[in-house]
Amino acid sequence: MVPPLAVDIDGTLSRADRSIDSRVLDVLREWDAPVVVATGKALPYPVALCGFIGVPERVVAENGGVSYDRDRDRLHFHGDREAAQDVVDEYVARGHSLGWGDVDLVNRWRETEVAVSRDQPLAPLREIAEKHGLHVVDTGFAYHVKSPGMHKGRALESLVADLDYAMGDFVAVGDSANDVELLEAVGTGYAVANADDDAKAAADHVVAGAYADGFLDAVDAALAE
Ligand SMILES: O=C(O)COP(=O)(O)O
Ligand SMILES: [Mg+2]
Repeated sequence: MVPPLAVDIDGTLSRADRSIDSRVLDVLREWDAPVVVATGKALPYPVALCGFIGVPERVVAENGGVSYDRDRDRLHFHGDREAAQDVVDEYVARGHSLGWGDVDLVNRWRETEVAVSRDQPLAPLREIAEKHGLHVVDTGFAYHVKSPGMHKGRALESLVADLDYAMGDFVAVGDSANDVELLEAVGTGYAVANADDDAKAAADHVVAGAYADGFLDAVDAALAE
């Protein structure tokens, strides 16, 4: 039986430069069970990716802040942007910047957290977030200011509640700290070879391949189980 699949985007379906490796598109399109795209990106990105791939729009966005299932007509929010905004407002007041330029499309459609460029200093961001009771997760592509209880694992649960599957039926593939709870929550978690130490520790298996090679290794292994 083909297991339902939850998959991260950046670092897992993408190359290091965030471009999607085209080999993954048909694998996802032909996957014979539900696919959930689970990402730190804002909602429009995974929704568009599902549309372009040709799979039902069933996504976790913003590191678990938002979940959406088009077939079930369900949109859930699991986080609070205002709390994260207070943190970055204080960060900017201290003379730092979010690092995305004046036209910030990274945060424009973001509803439950705020992302800061990794070329900005992390230590003061963490310090301010902690003071506000929030967390900063480093995805390897951005720093995300979010509430500690908001993660991809919890958001996947909100989608799975409407499917004829259990969390333990799912296979997940990811590469970074924002995938930890997802990798732990599913039946079998795979980390790609480029994954950070947190994701590798949370996964049941670390595959040999990096980036999309690793995703393809993981789905081969999942189908062989
Ligand atoms: O947007 C990010 O920072 C990371 O995105 P990802 O969860 O798809 O890897
Ligand atoms: Mg990733």
